[in-house]
Amino acid sequence: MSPDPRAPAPRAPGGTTPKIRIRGLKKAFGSNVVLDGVDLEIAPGESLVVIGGSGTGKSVLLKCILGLLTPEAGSIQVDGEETVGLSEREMDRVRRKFGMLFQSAALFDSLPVWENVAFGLIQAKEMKRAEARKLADRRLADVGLEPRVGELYPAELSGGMRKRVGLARAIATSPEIIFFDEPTTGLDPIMGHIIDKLIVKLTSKLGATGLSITHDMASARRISTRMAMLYKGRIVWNGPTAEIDRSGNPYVEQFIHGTDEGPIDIPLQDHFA
Ligand SMILES: Nc1ncnc2c1ncn2[C@@H]1O[C@H](COP(=O)(O)OP(=O)(O)OP(=O)(O)O)[C@@H](O)[C@H]1O
Repeated sequence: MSPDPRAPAPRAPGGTTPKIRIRGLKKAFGSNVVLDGVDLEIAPGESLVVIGGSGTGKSVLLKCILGLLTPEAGSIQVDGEETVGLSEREMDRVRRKFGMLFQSAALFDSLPVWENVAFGLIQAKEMKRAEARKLADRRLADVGLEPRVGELYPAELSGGMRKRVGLARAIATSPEIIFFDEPTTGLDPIMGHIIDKLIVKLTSKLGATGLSITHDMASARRISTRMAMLYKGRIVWNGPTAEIDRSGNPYVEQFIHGTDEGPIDIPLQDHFA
């Protein structure tokens, strides 16, 4: 008999419940089957990066975990609690455990930087504005920005500063789990490196669990303790970052070397030979 995907999370050898546990996750849009039975587990304090080519479903996976998309089948547990099928209100409670750095930093252009950082504190935690301002300034300092930057508007910031502000906002509520969506996209290699270092430092300072999606391998190596590769709707390899170069998995090898020769199907329109 196959195991019930909705069964309570098994205890890992150390006795800890996985922070996130995904079993048999399926998501399709019409005939486009994007996730076709994803199994994945993230232990507390771990930093997992999901790698995979464009359009393999990394963002869809993240959106399913955040409860922004409803899967057709499968289970997603957060701290052992099943979240598939929760009401919007119950899901809001679970979402309070999450912080998120979006690809575009997704700042509110009409709000000054400090209010962007303090948004979750004022809205979700109902913190008084003066107190939230002080905390926002501390978070800005954490990401290397002076308090005066708090008075600026997002349009006045460079791409690197926007990412820092996005990171300050992602950690403002001291979340237990932080999602990083393509954290280095659009940054020069040096700024990308700086953001990666901040991600590692701040996630560890909070004792948070990290889940990132990226196709930037240099960044993935820097920020992860473990990597999982998504291909054709499934996790085809999952292991410690230190072992990625000797995975012995042909999909991983092709992906990390960035060659067009190997088992990975490349959509026809991407070939212009
Ligand atoms: N809301 C949606 N409606 C219909 N199709 C969608 C929707 N969201 C995603 N898709 C499809 O799901 C597939 C996976 O998309 P997704 O954005 O998750 O890929 P990705 O791995 O994050 O890619 P990239 O690295 O390029 O951002 C694509 O074929 C996309 O067209």
